[in-house]
Amino acid sequence: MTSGVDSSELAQIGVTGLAVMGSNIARNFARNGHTVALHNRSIAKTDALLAEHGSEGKFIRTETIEEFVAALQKPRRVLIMVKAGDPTDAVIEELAGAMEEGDIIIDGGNALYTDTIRREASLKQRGLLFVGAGISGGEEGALNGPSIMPGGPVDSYKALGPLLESIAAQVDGTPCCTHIGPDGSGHFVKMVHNGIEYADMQLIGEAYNLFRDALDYTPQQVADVFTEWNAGDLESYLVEITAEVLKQVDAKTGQPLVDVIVDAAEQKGTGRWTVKAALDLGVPVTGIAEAVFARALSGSRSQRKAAVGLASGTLAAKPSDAEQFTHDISRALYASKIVAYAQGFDQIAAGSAEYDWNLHPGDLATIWRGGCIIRARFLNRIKDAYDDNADLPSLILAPYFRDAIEDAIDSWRRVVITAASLGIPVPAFASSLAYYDALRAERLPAALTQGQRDFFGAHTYERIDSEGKFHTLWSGDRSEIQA
Ligand SMILES: NC(=O)C1=CN([C@@H]2O[C@H](COP(=O)(O)OP(=O)(O)OC[C@H]3O[C@@H](n4cnc5c(N)ncnc54)[C@H](OP(=O)(O)O)[C@@H]3O)[C@@H](O)[C@H]2O)C=CC1
Ligand SMILES: O=C(CO)[C@H](O)[C@H](O)COP(=O)(O)O
Repeated sequence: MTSGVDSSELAQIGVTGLAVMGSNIARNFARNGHTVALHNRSIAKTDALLAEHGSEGKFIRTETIEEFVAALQKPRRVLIMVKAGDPTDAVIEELAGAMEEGDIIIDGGNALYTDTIRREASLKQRGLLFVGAGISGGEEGALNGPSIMPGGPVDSYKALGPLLESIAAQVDGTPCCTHIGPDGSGHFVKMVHNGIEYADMQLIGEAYNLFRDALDYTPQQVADVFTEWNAGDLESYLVEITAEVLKQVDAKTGQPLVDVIVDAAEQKGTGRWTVKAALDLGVPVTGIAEAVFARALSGSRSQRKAAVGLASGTLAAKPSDAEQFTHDISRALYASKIVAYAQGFDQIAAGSAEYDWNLHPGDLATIWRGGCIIRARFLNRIKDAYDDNADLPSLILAPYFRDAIEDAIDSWRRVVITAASLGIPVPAFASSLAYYDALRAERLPAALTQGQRDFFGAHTYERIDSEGKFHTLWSGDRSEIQA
């Protein structure tokens, strides 16, 4: 036991895994009046937390899993915040061996939702409740109020909801935490959240690239633009921190920090999972996919080095009206962002249908308004759109977003055209515009694709004027038969 510990009191919650996320969430629980049992594989992290923050609330220090479990009120509630994958399975196994029927294990890490489905089913057989909870907000959110996306059995939420809601971010008096749905739904939703996060970051990166290469702005100038944008309809956590990153000066060289960071983006995997799941569900999440591939391309460092100097073709002159182009970029960013969210919500609807989760998109927009990395002013608009029509065929069709894109469309096209004519890569801006144009097209070239498939594989096609499937006898007399 360490300072701040009341040994006579059992803990309402235990947190195991006290790295960046777990330690800050444990402090958040303690600051909100809950007694927290602490556990980490290596004791050094537990002791560091207690040494630095032990006075912030009531903590119980434990070393072994048995001690940890014994320090908890019943039904026991344990939040796991360790690395996703095998480490999470190992910790669950150890905990399950020490816990009793009716106890609750919450996995707050970025788990793959299919792993969560498997874990929930297996723990249910052992009488334990398992909750896969997506948690977003990074270090700051974990400490001051994250957005929490708990899935799992409804009964578990009865025992957990008040506890989780007490540490979540609050927007207009509403906690950014709600029961998402059964088994893997919480982690599925968090995965798509991260996919949208990837798309948003890529779009912001493309905007920065345009300022740098088309307008020759310094990082400080771009930071000033982002600061201004953050006071308008683009207001969001990612726009806000972009200005902070761009303003930062490197102490070692005196240069802007962004200019000395290696331009190879890493990824832990949630964006890739989003795209893989979208492929399986048949949902076009083109903005998210471009973002994942853009990170992969940036990381192909030897290939990129070898390709420097390849022909660019004749490049156009740079934009002469910086103010107009800045406005155009802001509208392209806004419109592309609407596409990214629309695609993410489509994926959530498809996942919900596939797994029978009965997810409510308006609830998700509500709990993403605060605490999380993708929090943004326009999530209020998304919430309103789903409040007005819970069965929107696409977010893009909600009146507010339809009008916003109509207002942005010319700027959006100018940005993509200018980027292409200057040889500046804008994969997410361009593919979002292409998605929008494809969605609104009366006819797509898919008719030709169907004809080709029928030609080489007798795969059949449907006709616009008759029911049923048809096949043309391509290698015969080319008459049509009903398949
Ligand atoms: N960092 C972030 O911004 C966010 C992270 N997440 C997710 O939250 C979880 C925690 O993230 P973060 O705080 O960054 O920490 P890390 O993902 O870096 O994980 C470190 C923690 O995992 C523990 N650990 C690793 N392997 C094992 C094992 N085999 N058995 C037991 N414990 C193990 C470590 O213990 P030890 O100290 O002994 O090594 C340490 O406590 C992850 O799933 C992450 O994806 C979610 C949202 C945001
Ligand atoms: O979940 C998160 C935020 O919501 C984590 O920060 C996540 O690790 C970010 O993903 P990546 O490392 O792939 O950029």
